[in-house]
Amino acid sequence: MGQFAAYAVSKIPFVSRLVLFGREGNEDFLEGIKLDFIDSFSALGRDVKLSASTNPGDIEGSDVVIITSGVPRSPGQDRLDLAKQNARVVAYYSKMIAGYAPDAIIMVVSNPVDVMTAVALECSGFIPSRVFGLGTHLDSMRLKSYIANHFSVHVSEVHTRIIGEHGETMVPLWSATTIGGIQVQNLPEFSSLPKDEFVECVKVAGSEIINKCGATIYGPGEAIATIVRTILGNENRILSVSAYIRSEVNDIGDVCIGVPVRINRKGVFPVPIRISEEEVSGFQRSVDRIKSITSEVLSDLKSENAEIDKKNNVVHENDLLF
Ligand SMILES: NC(=O)C1=CN([C@@H]2O[C@H](COP(=O)(O)OP(=O)(O)OC[C@H]3O[C@@H](n4cnc5c(N)ncnc54)[C@H](O)[C@@H]3O)[C@@H](O)[C@H]2O)C=CC1
Ligand SMILES: O=C([O-])CC(=O)C(=O)O
Repeated sequence: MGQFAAYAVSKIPFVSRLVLFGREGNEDFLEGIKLDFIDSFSALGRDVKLSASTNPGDIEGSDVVIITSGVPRSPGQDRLDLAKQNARVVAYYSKMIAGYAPDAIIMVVSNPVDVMTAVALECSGFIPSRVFGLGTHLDSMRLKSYIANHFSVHVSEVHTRIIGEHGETMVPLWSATTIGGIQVQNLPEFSSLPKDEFVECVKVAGSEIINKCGATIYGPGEAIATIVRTILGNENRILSVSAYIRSEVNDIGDVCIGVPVRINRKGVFPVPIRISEEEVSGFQRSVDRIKSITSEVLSDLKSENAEIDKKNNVVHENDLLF
């Protein structure tokens, strides 16, 4: 998925420099991807300064760094099952980014993305507006396509939003869903819209694709590129990503979770909202679930690092990666 995401990002007109960064041992693989990208740029008439690297120094000066490293889930696994394993990877790279690209904005994709966003925030030491995760943006895009298909309208006529966990407890905001600018509840067809079925389909969309072809690639890749374009183009679009909220959703907060944010070159800024009672109770459930796993993961990371420090008096790359 990281490979396709990089390709989708490389096609954004604002992108003039791109570093394909990977871990040591992958030099040939990265160089091969780079050469293939260059062939395609020639065909497209694109002029992007491209490098393939395993040297952290090469990310210096980056505006945006996207973390896609980590294990994906296997059929039958929940995204949350990956938390402990991927936390170490995301922690390591977040510290690396803070050291080499201290002015960057970090986008986390690795799952479970809400928990990994909190890990990146903690380990980079960046301010919350400069660390976010792909969150429920992809889920919102999935729901949008089901609704557009149901009403036989172009996807651009549908605006909708899912907030909360990128996972089982996600919350659709029907109150924020419009078709051609008309609130969906005001359409006569609303009562027959298979809402629960749609939300169930969004929840299982990732696992269905993984079961059938091994990985989700094009959906997340394009979703990532949309967000990068929004940042670099300073577009101030409002998209649903995983961000740290203090109390922006009905006074609920102190967690990284999918919420509507305004996105521009400075980063992501949660939009304070008030949602219905039913939506609040769903969102609270999502927040409770993410908060409890986040605090477990962060406390494990802290004690592991303290152990490593005690043993070696220094943190080695391999201790954190494997
Ligand atoms: N938030 C979202 O909507 C989505 C999240 N994901 C997540 O992104 C992650 C990557 O997924 P895929 O690209 O499908 O997996 P993949 O297996 O194709 O790629 C994972 C990459 O991470 C690297 N990696 C694995 N362990 C590492 C370690 N210990 N240290 C450094 N690098 C390591 C691998 O070398 C590989 O390049 C997974 O956690 C997956 O669940 C994937 C799709 C969508
Ligand atoms: O389902 C997965 O594991 C990958 C992912 O997050 C998605 O495509 O939504």
